[in-house]
Amino acid sequence: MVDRLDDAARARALADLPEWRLVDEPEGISRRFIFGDFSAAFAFMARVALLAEKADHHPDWSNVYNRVDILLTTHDAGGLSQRDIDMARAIDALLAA
Ligand SMILES: C[C@H](O)[C@H](O)[C@H]1CNC2=NC(N)=NC(=O)C2=N1
Repeated sequence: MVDRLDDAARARALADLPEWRLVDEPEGISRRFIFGDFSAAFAFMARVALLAEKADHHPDWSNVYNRVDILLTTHDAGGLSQRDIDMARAIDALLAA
């Protein structure tokens, strides 16, 4: 079990994740990724899926051709938690690598 971040912690975390935006209902953070084609988008999703399984923390996401929309929220906490922040960082790191 993990706690929902309070306002101060949320603001600190988001300052470090400029590509992600805060969303409501469910409370979480989201980012849109655009790739060259479906194959590149799906390869990215496969890598995120492995991260998600390792962390036991899974994205709410959708894919349309070369676009992947990811929403990270912690169902167990009813909002944004440190697990979402950690996952966002790990996803960003995939792209930086
Ligand atoms: C039982 C299991 O650990 C939980 O359901 C995990 C699995 N993956 C999860 N993923 C996300 N995004 N939020 C959760 O609260 C969550 N909970």
